[in-house]
Amino acid sequence: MSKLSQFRTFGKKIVCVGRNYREHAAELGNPVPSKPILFLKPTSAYISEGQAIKIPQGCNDLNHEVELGVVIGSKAIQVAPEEALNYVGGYALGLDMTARDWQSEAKKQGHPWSLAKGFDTSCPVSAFIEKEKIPDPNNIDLWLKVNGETKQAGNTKDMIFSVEYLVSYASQYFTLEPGDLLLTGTPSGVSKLKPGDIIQAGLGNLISMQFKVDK
Ligand SMILES: O=C([O-])CC(=O)C(=O)O
Ligand SMILES: [Mg+2]
Repeated sequence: MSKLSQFRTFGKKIVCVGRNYREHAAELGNPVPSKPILFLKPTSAYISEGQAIKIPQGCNDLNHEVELGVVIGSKAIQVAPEEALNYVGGYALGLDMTARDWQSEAKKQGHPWSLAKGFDTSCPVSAFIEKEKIPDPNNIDLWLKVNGETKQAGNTKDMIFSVEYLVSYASQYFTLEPGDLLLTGTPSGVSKLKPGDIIQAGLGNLISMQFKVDK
């Protein structure tokens, strides 16, 4: 079994971090958080290259969010930040696809983001990236283009909370298990997609991936 299919088969949850980059918090008019904002996606949201991102029925503002994904390598329960990288098995590039109109409505009503963030196809991921290929996960470029035009170009050094801090923080509340994916938040530049759009995204010069947006 390849490492990638392992992470699909065994990954029991997708833990996501919201507003981990100042400029993205600002572009949506949100305050900078003083502690990580966590939410979950179901694993039914996963797709890989060759599958299309589907705009969910009734969504009028589907956005892309490119994010560094951390793949958990061993069971982590209440680990300290200094130890946290020992529990990381590798990385992946992920897209936190977001129904922004549904999320705005949920925010107004004080409702959860589950539908806005967890619909089918809302978690496109790259192949698994070996841990050794990213010696410093807190300093790597990530970018996203729509139809060839750059929309997001960031670096994980601008994250408010580091990978170590996030793994440690999440592990205080959720037992992190091998194959779980932690999406670390998106830099600025999110934008609205339409059917037929082609998304390309990459992590440093390690990996790139492409997804089509469909109705
Ligand atoms: O929807 C949002 O803006 C929160 C989020 O996922 C992010 O910052 O990556
Ligand atoms: Mg996100």
